[in-house]
Amino acid sequence: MSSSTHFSDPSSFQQQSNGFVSWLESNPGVKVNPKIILADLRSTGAGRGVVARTNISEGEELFSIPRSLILAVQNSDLKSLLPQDVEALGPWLSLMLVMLYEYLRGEQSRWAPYFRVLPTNFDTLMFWSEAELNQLQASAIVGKIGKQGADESILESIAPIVKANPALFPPVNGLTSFDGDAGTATLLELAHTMGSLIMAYAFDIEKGEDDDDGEGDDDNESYMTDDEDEQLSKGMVPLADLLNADADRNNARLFQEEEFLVMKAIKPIQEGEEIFNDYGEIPRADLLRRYGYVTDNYGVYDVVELSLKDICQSAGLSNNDIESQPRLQLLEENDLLDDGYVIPRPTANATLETILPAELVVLLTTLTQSPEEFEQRRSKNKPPKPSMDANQAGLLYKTLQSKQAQYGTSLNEDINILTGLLPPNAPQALEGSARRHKMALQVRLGEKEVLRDVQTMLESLVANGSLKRSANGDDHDSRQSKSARV
Ligand SMILES: C[S@@+](CC[C@H](N)C(=O)[O-])C[C@H]1O[C@@H](n2cnc3c(N)ncnc32)[C@H](O)[C@@H]1O
Repeated sequence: MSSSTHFSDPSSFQQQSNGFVSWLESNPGVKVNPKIILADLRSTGAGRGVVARTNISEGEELFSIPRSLILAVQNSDLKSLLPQDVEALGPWLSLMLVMLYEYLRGEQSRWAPYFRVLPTNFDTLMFWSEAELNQLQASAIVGKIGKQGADESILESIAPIVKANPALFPPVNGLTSFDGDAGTATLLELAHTMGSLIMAYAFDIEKGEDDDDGEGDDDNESYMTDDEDEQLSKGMVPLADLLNADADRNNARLFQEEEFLVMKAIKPIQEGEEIFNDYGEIPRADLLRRYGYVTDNYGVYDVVELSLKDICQSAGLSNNDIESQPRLQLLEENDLLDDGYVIPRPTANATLETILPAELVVLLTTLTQSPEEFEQRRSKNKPPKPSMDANQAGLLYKTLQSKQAQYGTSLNEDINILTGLLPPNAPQALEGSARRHKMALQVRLGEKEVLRDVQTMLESLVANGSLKRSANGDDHDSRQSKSARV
């Protein structure tokens, strides 16, 4: 959610919106349907958003942006002003460098009115203090922020270019250069601002081929750790990125055509309704990491992640070092070992078979085999057949309990804290640390609910007697309890 505090000059918010729309419409080729309006949604904590002024039909074009107007490497002069190949930096860093260049050009940049409507402060996890991150307790998301890696990439790839070209990247904040501690700190801060904008606003831009749709929402950990094989270039698409997102009310999509990117209604939209993009089925922890807000309707996508370390510990292994643990080695050699195992929130009809990842069941099976069974498998370099009998269920249950204990507070305690944060007449849009605290609570609560629900499923399986303790780990009578996901 974006509140006033996220924008550099909240007092001229409307003026900046108007300036942006005038600039946008003055660009040749831009078409904006008069049925939509760029709205001020700060009172609901959603910053700017696009709203329907009158009813809109399904399939109707909402706006169309020429590819040449996308803030992207291909459209900036920077690539011809530097000796090096900017694109070779990869999609994240090349766009970051271009955005730094265009931002530092100030009014001279073609995209100056666009920069004025983009936020300068973020609630994405990259910017949380240690105390704020502690509120996420044992959530695996804390290990996926990637701040240190991002700092290193910026210092290694962006800083040398910026420092070597002061005429293209003039220092700001009264600094005489981006050298020295103060200069480096300022550059890092600016680069993180651009990185955060890319993470929450940019689209993956397909090459000018017809017809493919494309929300720019590849889902990767941290920023700058994209799936490098995809290598789609990234771009900031004015107006398209001022749509907010909603898990249930998504009603528009960006279609990437040869010359234009076209936002179309994918459902009939009523007068006064907000127009929403879609971020896909992402857990609230990821929503917070990438976009800096959470809403309850993404709660259905919440997950809990169990680390290999925790599972090994619950199994009584002294460590999870592959070299010294033959059982892990066997899985590693068969490409079946992960650092973490994600369990989704069980839906009403879910079974353990449908929610437990296949690799997790193989790991549980491997760790609970008798030494003889394991030796047999190891001699053939074959992982065991995954099964989910009482031994594996017991190990999983123990791991879930130990994960729950790591959070520090119980589910019920969190429910009470959350209720206390929201006295009946309190404003919904909290600010600053209070807002972050509430979002962290929502995330960890969701994860604890997943833990509780999976434990309940395990308990009821045991209570139903459908889990049998098998001596050989290959109990053909307990078909019901076998994992079918392998
Ligand atoms: C693509 S931008 C959308 C435009 C943004 N509201 C603005 O004012 O610049 C994405 C950012 O908008 C906010 N956002 C998106 N969807 C939201 C929602 N449903 N509720 C509140 N904030 C939302 C988050 O801060 C997110 O990082």
